[in-house]
Amino acid sequence: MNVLVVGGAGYIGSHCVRQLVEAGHRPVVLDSLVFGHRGAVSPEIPFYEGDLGDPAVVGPILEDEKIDLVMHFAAFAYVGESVTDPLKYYFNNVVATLRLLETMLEKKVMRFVFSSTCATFGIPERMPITEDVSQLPINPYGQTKLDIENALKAIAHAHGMSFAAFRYFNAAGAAEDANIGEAHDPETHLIPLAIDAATGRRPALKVFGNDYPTPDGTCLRDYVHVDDLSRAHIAVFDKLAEPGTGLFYNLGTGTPTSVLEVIQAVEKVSGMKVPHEYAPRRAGDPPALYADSTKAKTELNWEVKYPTIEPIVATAWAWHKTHAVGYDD
Ligand SMILES: NC(=O)c1ccc[n+]([C@@H]2O[C@H](COP(=O)([O-])OP(=O)(O)OC[C@H]3O[C@@H](n4cnc5c(N)ncnc54)[C@H](O)[C@@H]3O)[C@@H](O)[C@H]2O)c1
Ligand SMILES: O=c1ccn([C@@H]2O[C@H](COP(=O)(O)OP(=O)(O)O[C@H]3O[C@H](CO)[C@H](O)[C@H](O)[C@H]3O)[C@@H](O)[C@H]2O)c(=O)[nH]1
Repeated sequence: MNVLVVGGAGYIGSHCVRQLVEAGHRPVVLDSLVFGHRGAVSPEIPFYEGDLGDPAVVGPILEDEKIDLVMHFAAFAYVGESVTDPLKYYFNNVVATLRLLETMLEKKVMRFVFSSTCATFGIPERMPITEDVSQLPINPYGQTKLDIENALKAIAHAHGMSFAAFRYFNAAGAAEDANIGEAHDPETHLIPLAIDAATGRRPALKVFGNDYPTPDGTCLRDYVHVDDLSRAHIAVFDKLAEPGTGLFYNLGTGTPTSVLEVIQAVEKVSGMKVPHEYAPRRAGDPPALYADSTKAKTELNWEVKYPTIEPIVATAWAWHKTHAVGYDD
C-alpha cells in the first residue's frame, strides 16, 4: 500500500517508516519538522515538509502519491505544556487533525491509523488497562487525543472511513541497527534522561516521587519498544478493508516497571552508574499505568518482541552511544 506517514520524521513515525518498507509497503512522509529530524528518514523515501492542517499541502500529496492509507503520528505531546498552553494543543492535535481528516474525505482516502495514548485513561479505575476502562483524561494533551478518538467514531459512522486508534503506553528503545532512535528536544522521557545522566551529558536524574503506593515507592509504567508499536500499525491493515470499521487497541507489554528498575536496567546495560536524587512528585503523574494488550495480541496476532525493560534499554543505549547528541539535522 501507499502509506502517508504524517509525523514520519518523529521518533515513533520514523521507526514505522522503516517497518513499512520492510513489510513491502511504500511510505511517503509529511512532517513540518517543528520537532522530528530530516535525518531520521532515509533519503529514498518521498519527503514533504509541510503542515498536516493545510489542505493545500495534504490534498496534492494524497492525489499525486496515490495514497491508500494515512498514519498520523504528528502531535504535540508535552503533558505539562498542554496544561499551561492548552490552545496550542487543541489547534495542533485537534483542529489540524480534523482538517487532515476532512482533506482525506474530500480525496476519498478512507483508511486512517491514529496515535492515541494511555493518557486518555487519566487515573484509571483498574489495572492492567483494558480497552473498556473508562477514559477520563486529567490533562489537555490526553483530552485532545480522546477528542480525536471520538471524532473518528462519528466520521466512520457518517462517511464510512475505517480507522484504528492505538493507545501507546511508554514508547521506548531504538532500531536494532541503532541508526535511528529517540531524540526529543526538549527531552522529558525517563530512559534517555537516565542514559544522559550516566554518561555525564546531563546532571543527576531527578526521580519524581518515592512515596507512591508501589513496591519501591516510584511510579510504575509500561515501556514498550518502538518497533513493537510499529508492527501493530502494519498488522491492522487487513482489518481496515471493510468501510466504517473502528478499532481501538491498548499497546503495552503488560510488564509494570518502576523508575528505579529503569535506572538499574540502564546501569546494567551501560556498566555505568546513573547518578540520581529523589525529587517531589511531578504534577499529573499517575502512580501506575500498564496495559492489558490481549485484544491486540488476539485480533492482530501482535507479538511483543521486547517484553522486558533490559533489552529495550539495550537498544536505546546502542543508539545513544553512537548518536550522543541525536541527529545532525
Ligand atoms: N513517545 C511516547 O511515549 C508516546 C506515548 C503515547 C502516545 N504518543 C503519541 O505518538 C505520536 C508520536 O510521538 P513521538 O514521540 O514520535 O513524537 P515526536 O515529536 O518525536 O514526533 C512527532 C512528529 O510530528 C511532527 N509534527 C507535529 N506537528 C505537526 C504538524 N502540524 N504538521 C506536520 N508535522 C507535525 C513533528 O515535527 C515530529 O516530527 C504522538 O502523536 C504522541 O502524542 C507518544
Ligand atoms: O526526569 C524524570 C523523567 C521521568 N520520571 C518518571 O519516569 C516515569 C516515566 O516518565 P516519562 O516522562 O518518560 O513518561 P510518561 O509516563 O510521563 O509519559 C508517557 O505518557 C504520557 C501520558 O501520560 C505521554 O503520552 C507521553 O508521551 C508518554 O511518554 C514517570 O513516572 C516519571 O515521573 C522521573 O522520575 N524523572
